[in-house]
This record gives sequence, C-alpha cells and structure tokens, in this order.
Amino acid sequence: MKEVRGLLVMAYGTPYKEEDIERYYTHIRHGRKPSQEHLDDLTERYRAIGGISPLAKMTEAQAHALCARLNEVQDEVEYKVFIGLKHIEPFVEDAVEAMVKEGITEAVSIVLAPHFSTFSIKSYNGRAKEAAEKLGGTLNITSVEAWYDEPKFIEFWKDAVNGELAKMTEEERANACLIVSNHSLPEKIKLAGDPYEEQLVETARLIEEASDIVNVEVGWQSAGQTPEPWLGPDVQDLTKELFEQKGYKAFIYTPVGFVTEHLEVLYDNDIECKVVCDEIGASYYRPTMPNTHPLFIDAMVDAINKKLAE
Ligand SMILES: CC1=C(CCC(=O)O)c2cc3nc(cc4[nH]c(cc5[nH]c(cc1n2)c(C)c5CCC(=O)O)c(CCC(=O)O)c4C)C(CCC(=O)O)=C3C
Ligand SMILES: [Fe+2]
Repeated sequence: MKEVRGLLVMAYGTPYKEEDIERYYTHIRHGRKPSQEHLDDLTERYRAIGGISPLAKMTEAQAHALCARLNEVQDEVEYKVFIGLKHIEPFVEDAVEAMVKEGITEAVSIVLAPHFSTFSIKSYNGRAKEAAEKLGGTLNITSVEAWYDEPKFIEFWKDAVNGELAKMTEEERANACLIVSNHSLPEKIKLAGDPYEEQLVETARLIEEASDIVNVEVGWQSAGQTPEPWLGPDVQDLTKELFEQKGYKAFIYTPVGFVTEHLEVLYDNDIECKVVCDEIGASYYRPTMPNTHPLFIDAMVDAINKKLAE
C-alpha cells in the first residue's frame, strides 16, 4: 500500500450564508465585534456580488483539482486533501487535527495566495505547524512559502492579458494599460523586511516580459479602514492618475494576489474600478481568475514538487 501524504490547502474562507458574516468579520478582527455600520457595509458588499461569495465552492474545487493532479503525476504516495481556512470552519487547526486523527505523519501545505507576507502565508503556515505540535508532534508539515514566480502561473496570466488585448479595438490596444495588483497591507510590514511588495513587483515584471502589453503599473487594493498608512497607490486612484497623465483608453486589471472571483475581485475591481473607468471614459477589462485552470493547478503542483525536492 502506498503511503498517504496529507495535502493541506489553506485559504482565507468566506461566510457560507448571510448569518455567518458577523462571526466571520469578528474573527478577522481578532475577536472584536465590528460596529453595526461596518457590518452593514460588509453585508451590502456581499449582497452587491449576489449575496454570498463564490470563494467557498472555488476553494474546494481548487483543492480537489490540485490533489487529483498530484496523484496523477506520480505514484509513490497517495495524496489526501484537507482544507484549512483562516477565518471560518473548517479552520486550519481543524484540518491539522483531522490529519493527525487519520494517522498521517507527513503533509505538504500550500496557501491559495501566491505572495509571501507575514500577514498571510507566514501566519497560515505558522498556525498549521503550531497545531501539529500541540497535537503531539507526530505530523510533519512541509510548507510551500510562495509561488508568485512559478513559470506556469506567469504563463496563465500572460495568456489572460493577451486574451484581453485581443478583445480590444485597435485604438484601445494602442492605449492600454495593465494594472497588476494585490491586497494592500499596512506599510509597517516593510519595516520587518517583508518581501510582499517586491514579490508583486516581480510578478508584474514577469507578466510584462511574457505578454504583449507595453504599459504596466503596480497597484494595491482593498486596504483596511485604519488610520495607519497602507501600501499604495490604491488601484482606483492609480487609474485616475494614469488617465490624467497618459490618457489611456483601456485598463486591464489583474489582481494576481487573488486566485478566484471573490468579494475583492467582484466588488473592488468589477464594481469600484469599473465605476472609475466609466467616469473617465476608459474601457474596463478584467480577465477570468485562475480558478481551476490547468496551468494554474500545475503551477501549484510544480511549487509543491520543488519544495519537496529541497
Ligand atoms: C493579505 C490579504 C489577503 C490575500 C491573502 C489571503 O488570501 O490570505 C486577503 C484576502 C481576502 N480577504 C477577504 C475578506 C476580508 N478581508 C478583510 C479584512 C482584511 N484583509 C486583510 C488582508 C488580506 N485579505 C487585512 C489586513 C484586513 C484588515 C483586518 C483588520 O481589520 O485588522 C475583511 C473585513 C472587511 C473589509 O475590510 O473588507 C473581509 C471581509 C477574502 C474573502 C472574500 C470573500 O468572501 O469573497 C479574501 C480572499
Ligand atoms: Fe482580507
């Protein structure tokens, strides 16, 4: 019998139904309940994208596609998938507990977010390892740290960008700008040498090099509403500024720090950035997110295999 290796796929998590929003938001806020105003605002945003987010279903689809592919490309071990979420059940800790209960002693973990930050990937992997230790240390977890430069990930986005260029009129194509973005984080992460910003810049550079787009900019989106400074420029401000300075007629948005059409993409890009484009009279383009695209799944397979070969 083949050895069973755990595949721990971690992601942010999303409310499963409207009643879950409050406890989910409270978890994001480290246990502090949001004000009614903030809760209403978030509820309205979920309603604006159709009530709930497609994220829960897509995280499952991605995890299962990744596991199936890992089992297809090798036959030394049998991967078994476990989903662990950051802010709602099944939590990261629940997934680790399930693996330990099944007697699994070796697991590999990957976060469904390509760029490393102490706020994101490090915290997911830290929670997983801590949970494994608390449960007796019988489970060893090897963690993929970042995969923003995986060749197949870049190839996915290259095809996506070229696909949008192909939809444009001649005039748009000659005056098009690509905005490559990720979720903003407090600027203070940079003090501790966090590579998050550099990794996004590098993703943008690789897409620029591979694709046919000429004008490429880096932006940040979905920043929190706190007084401290967050990484910028914000994608909406950047769009206006670029329009004023360069007169672009079309903008392509690739929120490459995300992997699914979820709240930040469907609201912050497809509604908020689209409004800005409509105001200035430029065309809005946003390619389909990676979801379960084979190139994207294979990019994660490659990242896992490289990590295991280290
Ligand atoms: C780095 C990062 C990623 C990418 C990496 C990763 O994926 O891990 C990410 C993804 C996501 N963030 C998500 C949702 C939310 N994040 C929030 C708030 C925050 N995110 C933060 C960071 C990140 N977030 C931070 C520093 C805050 C402020 C917290 C505070 O207050 O201290 C809030 C609160 C309200 C608001 O601010 O909008 C919500 C609802 C969803 C699910 C969407 C859906 O349901 O479709 C996803 C994929
Ligand atoms: Fe978030």
